[in-house]
Amino acid sequence: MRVWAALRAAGTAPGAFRERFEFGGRDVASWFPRHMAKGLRQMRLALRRADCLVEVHDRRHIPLSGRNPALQEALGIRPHVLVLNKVDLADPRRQPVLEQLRQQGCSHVVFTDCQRDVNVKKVVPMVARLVADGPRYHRAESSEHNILVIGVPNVGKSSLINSLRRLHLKKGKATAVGGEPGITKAVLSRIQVCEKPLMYLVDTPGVLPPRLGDVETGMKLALCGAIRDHLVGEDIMADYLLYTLNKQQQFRYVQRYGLAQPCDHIEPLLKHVALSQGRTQKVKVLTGTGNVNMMMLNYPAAAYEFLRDFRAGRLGRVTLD
Ligand SMILES: Nc1nc2c(ncn2[C@@H]2O[C@H](COP(=O)(O)OP(=O)(O)OP(=O)(O)O)[C@@H](O)[C@H]2O)c(=O)[nH]1
Repeated sequence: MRVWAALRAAGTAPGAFRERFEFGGRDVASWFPRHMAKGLRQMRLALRRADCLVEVHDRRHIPLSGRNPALQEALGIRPHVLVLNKVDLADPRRQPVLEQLRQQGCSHVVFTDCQRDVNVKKVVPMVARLVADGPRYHRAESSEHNILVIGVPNVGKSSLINSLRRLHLKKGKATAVGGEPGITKAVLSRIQVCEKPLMYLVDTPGVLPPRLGDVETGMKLALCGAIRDHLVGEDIMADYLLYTLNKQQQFRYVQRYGLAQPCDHIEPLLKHVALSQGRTQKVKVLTGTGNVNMMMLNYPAAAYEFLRDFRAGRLGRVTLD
C-alpha cells in the first residue's frame, strides 16, 4: 500500500515517518545542525541592532510552516515585512488569505520572484516607511536603516539581498546563493542594498525550530528544500510529492515521464522517471556462462530527479499548504 495512503488511513504516521520526524524526546542536536544553533544565538544578538525585520518565506508553503518561535518573539517588538518569495513556482489559483496572515502578525506583505527581480523594488519603500513611522530604537540621530533578513533555509534570503543590490545599486552578488539548505552558515556583516535611503541588510542562516510539530509540516519543508533530503529520505519525499500532486490534480508529470495516465503508486512512477530521464545503471551479473552486463533502473536517482523537477517548477506550479 502507498505509504501516504497508509498514513491517511491510520490517521497517524507509519513507523518510518515517526523515526525521521518526531524529534520530541530525542536528542535535538542529532538533527538540529550546529550551525543553526549558533546562527540562532547570533541572530538574537543582531536583532538588538535591527531597525526592522524582513522575514522571507517560500510562497509555496503558507501558512508559514516551520516558522521559528524564537524569532516570532521578536516580531512584536520590531517593524516587520513578510516577503513571500518564489511566486513563480507557486500555484496562482491558491492565493494566501491576507486576513490569516494579518492574524499571524504579518500586515506588510510583498510577493516576489528574486531570480527575476519581480516586485523586489517594493521592499525598500515599505521598510523605509515602517521605520520612519515607528520609534527609532538606536541611533535616533542616524539616517541609516539596519535590517535583519530572517527565514527558514533555502527560501531565498540571500537571493533577495542580491536582487536588491542589483536593482538599487547596480551591483553584483554580495552573498552566496545555492539550491541546498544551509548555504549561509553565519550571520554576515552588513550589506548595503540602497543609497537613498541608506539601507543595510544583514543576511542570516536559515533556522528551523528544533521541533517541527507534525509530519506534514516537515514533509512540506523538505520538499521545498529547507531540510536536507538525506535526513528525510528521497524515497519517502517522492511518495509524499506524488500524493500532493494527485490531491491537487496537478498531472503534468504524466506527460513529462511518458505515463498513460495519472498513477497512485510511487514505484511505477519512478520506473517511468528512470526510463525517460536515463536514470539507469550498468551492473555485472554472474550467470552460468560468465559475467553479463545488465541495465538496472536506479530508483534512488529517479526519486531525486522527481524532486528536482518539482523544485524547478517542471511539474507545474504547486502550493503545498
Ligand atoms: N524559482 C525561484 N528560485 C529562487 C527564487 N529565489 C531564490 N531562488 C533559488 O532558491 C535557492 C535558495 O536561494 P538562497 O538565496 O540561497 O536561499 P537562502 O534562504 O539564503 O538559503 P540558506 O542560506 O540555506 O538559508 C537558490 O537555488 C535560488 O536560486 C525565486 O524567486 N524563484
